[in-house]
Amino acid sequence: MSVENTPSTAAKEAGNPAVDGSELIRFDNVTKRYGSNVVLDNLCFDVASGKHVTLIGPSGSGKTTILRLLMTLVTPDEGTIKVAGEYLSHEERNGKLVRAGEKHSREVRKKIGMVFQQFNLFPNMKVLRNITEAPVHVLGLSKDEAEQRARDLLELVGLTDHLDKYPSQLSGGQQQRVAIARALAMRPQVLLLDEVTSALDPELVAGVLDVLRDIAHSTDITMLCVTHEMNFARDISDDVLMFDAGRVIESGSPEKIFTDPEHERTREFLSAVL
Ligand SMILES: Nc1ncnc2c1ncn2[C@@H]1O[C@H](COP(=O)(O)OP(=O)(O)OP(=O)(O)O)[C@@H](O)[C@H]1O
Repeated sequence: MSVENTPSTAAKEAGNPAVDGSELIRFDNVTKRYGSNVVLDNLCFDVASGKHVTLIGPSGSGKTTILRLLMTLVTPDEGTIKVAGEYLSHEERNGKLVRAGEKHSREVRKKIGMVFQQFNLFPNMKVLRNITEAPVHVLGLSKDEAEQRARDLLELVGLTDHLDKYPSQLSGGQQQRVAIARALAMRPQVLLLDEVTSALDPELVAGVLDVLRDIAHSTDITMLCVTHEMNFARDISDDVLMFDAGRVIESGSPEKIFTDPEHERTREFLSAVL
């Protein structure tokens, strides 16, 4: 399925481009402010199911805020977000759209997995248990089922020999690969990646990116990725969204964005990071 860059109606109205298709994620006129700082400005975009979309742009342009909104770590001041057709921070009650209760948000959030810059593993649990904990306690899988799933994922991320270790006994790259397995163990429809190699020593970056490339190319999971690794973005992305000051100023295929950007701000940004 190809990504079309025809803006959705809402996106046209807001002046923001969109990724169109059978949408799994939809931002409709989302505004997020911290005090007087408008971090996301009437943002509209869609991500089609199965697509890999990378968010690029200068520091402070709002990329991480988008992922945090999807994890319901923060809520929009205006606008709505839908995941797989369901409102995230809102719910419909008696035909009206109201702020969602925690139960509703938690259910929708089960469709989403996130890998953070700082791994965030449970330090007091061995690798296997780090991965089985949520499937057992949140999804209700039996211990055996969860362990089988964890073993399969540890093979995928190349850590079969390390399942009995504590996070502190692993390198940063290995810890991040455990974090990737842990996110996938919940079988999310969407995987959010927030600068997942930024905290790693340079020699450990390639191993983590190779695992993610493999996942991108061998599964049908939808990915939304914030990264400063432009070669990685070029390899895995169906579509790249260039952010500036809380708006998508340009979107398109990686070939288009990286070799023939239209916007002056995109050219400036890429010349600084490439
Ligand atoms: N909790 C918060 N309180 C106040 N301001 C915040 C908070 N979180 C983020 N911001 C501000 O929101 C803006 C966007 O931040 P965000 O982290 O989304 O940017 P980013 O594009 O991901 O940047 P970077 O590439 O540096 O991670 C920044 O100006 C930031 O200072």
